[in-house]
Amino acid sequence: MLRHRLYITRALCQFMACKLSTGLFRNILKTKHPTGDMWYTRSCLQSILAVTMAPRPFSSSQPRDYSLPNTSWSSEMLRLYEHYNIMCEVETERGDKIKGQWTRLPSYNRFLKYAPGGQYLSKLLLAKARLFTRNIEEQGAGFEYVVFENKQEKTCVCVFQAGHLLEGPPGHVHGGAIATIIDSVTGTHATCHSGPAMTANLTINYRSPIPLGSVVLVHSSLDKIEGRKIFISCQVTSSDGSKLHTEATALFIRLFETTY
Ligand SMILES: CCCCCCCC(=O)SCCNC(=O)CCNC(=O)[C@H](O)C(C)(C)COP(=O)(O)OP(=O)(O)OC[C@H]1O[C@@H](n2cnc3c(N)ncnc32)[C@H](O)[C@@H]1OP(=O)(O)O
Repeated sequence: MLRHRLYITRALCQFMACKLSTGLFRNILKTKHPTGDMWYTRSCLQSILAVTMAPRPFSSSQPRDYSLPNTSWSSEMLRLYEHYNIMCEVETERGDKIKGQWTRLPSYNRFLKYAPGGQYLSKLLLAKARLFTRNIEEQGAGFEYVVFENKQEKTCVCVFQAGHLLEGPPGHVHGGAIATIIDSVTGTHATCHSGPAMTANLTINYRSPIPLGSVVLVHSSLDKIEGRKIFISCQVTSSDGSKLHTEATALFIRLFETTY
């Protein structure tokens, strides 16, 4: 009990130091936890979500970044990774390296653990919880992917290699796995652009099946923002762009008034 109190105090101190948003501390309402008799205030829940999902610097511990190449990546996956990664940094005439138009987004199996204050909160909140797309231990068996963001063009592109555990129709990727990667990429895009947001609507048209083990591109474009609503469209294409596999539109609702 004492240790838990210590975790909460340390986490809250770190969180306060992060100075996320003044709006977070408004709206103190009590919400009952659905699975037990633990009580949170709504502002506390919002704070936890903000810490979890906000795109900000990580703690000094070295988490495994799942968006970096591993031995399961095919040559096509590596080629596309390099294609976008090289555009994350450009060389000036003087030979200095500066940031390019694209940014590679790191990816962890539990975001909460590596956010400020999160290492303590993660011991209290469903400690075994892991991000759905990053919870298969065997490299190459599930979702292998990396997301790059182009802030200027308001787009993201994900290079995605579907492993053998994602089978739906024989030899092809399960529709739910395709929906998952679309939700993850567009959700990451919405969150990077506007701060913590949740999927309110996802509409998908499956145009042609994706062969298992193949590498595809998931393109996400921010169409418009209306108040807290973020509208995103998405296409999944073959790696050379010649074949359309899936089209989707997504609506995300920003959780806070403050933008990042
Ligand atoms: C790092 C990895 C990233 C992974 C990203 C993964 C993202 C996810 O999968 S999230 C999980 C799935 N989503 C959920 O569980 C969300 C469940 N729904 C909710 O919690 C709530 O309905 C939520 C937060 C979306 C919206 O609730 P709330 O904040 O009360 O907003 P609310 O006031 O109802 O609506 C705000 C506006 O959005 C509109 N809206 C809300 N939902 C919808 C909808 N489904 N369709 C159309 N419009 C909608 C409302 O009409 C309203 O519009 P206006 O401002 O014009 O009147």
